[in-house]
Amino acid sequence: MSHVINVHDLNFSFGSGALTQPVLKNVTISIQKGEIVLMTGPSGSGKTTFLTIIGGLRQAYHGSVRVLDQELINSSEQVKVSVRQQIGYIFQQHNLLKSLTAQQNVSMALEMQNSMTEQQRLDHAAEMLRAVGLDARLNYKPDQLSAGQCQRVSIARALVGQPKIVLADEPTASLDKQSGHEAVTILERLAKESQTTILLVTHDYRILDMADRVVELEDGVIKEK
Ligand SMILES: Nc1ncnc2c1ncn2[C@@H]1O[C@H](COP(=O)(O)OP(=O)(O)OP(=O)(O)O)[C@@H](O)[C@H]1O
Repeated sequence: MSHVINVHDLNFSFGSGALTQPVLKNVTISIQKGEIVLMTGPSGSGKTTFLTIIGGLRQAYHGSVRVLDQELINSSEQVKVSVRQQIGYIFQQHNLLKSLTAQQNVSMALEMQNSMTEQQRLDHAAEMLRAVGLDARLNYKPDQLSAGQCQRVSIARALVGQPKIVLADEPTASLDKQSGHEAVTILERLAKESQTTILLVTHDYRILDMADRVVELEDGVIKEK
């Protein structure tokens, strides 16, 4: 069985000394290639902190966090960068650049790929926007798109580089029920087609049916549901 995420006894605290605040306590979880895992849990239970550690965006010191066969605990910046390049991120707010079109926002995610010409990047972006149902909106800027469409652009941006893992932090939080459901259904379909692993944090009980597995983080402790 191939696990793309393997976390063992991860402990993480903010602050130090008397102000130490433990946030993650002996968290152990393995996620397989192609699996879609939804993480729920009360506000402040450590979900975002967990995602940022998995994404190589925050240093943790205790335990083991293996992502795509690389150990992230006490790892070099170089290791973290190589892991980050294989991960797509989707945030609660879409974080698109206002001055760029949908197509330019998506193609920007390919800028690190030196082997591609500008035109190839734009072509890939257009293809990905077609896959999320926005082929008629390539030249629209975020202000001219609905919240649901913006989130679909950010799904396209997260997937265009063919990441092995997508980390999503409350991607439906700013959307109404229908567009939230549409966005995650598209994400699920594309992820399944390409065997991309998804770890998605949500408070949104309406999308739990898309998961292969639901886990709950409560008070820094993980429980399988
Ligand atoms: N940079 C920081 N410095 C100190 N404490 C922090 C920091 N970031 C988060 N915390 C604290 O760590 C705990 C976990 O925060 P985290 O954002 O991971 O929770 P969450 O489960 O994602 O919450 P929410 O669902 O509200 O987004 C909270 O008590 C929070 O106040």
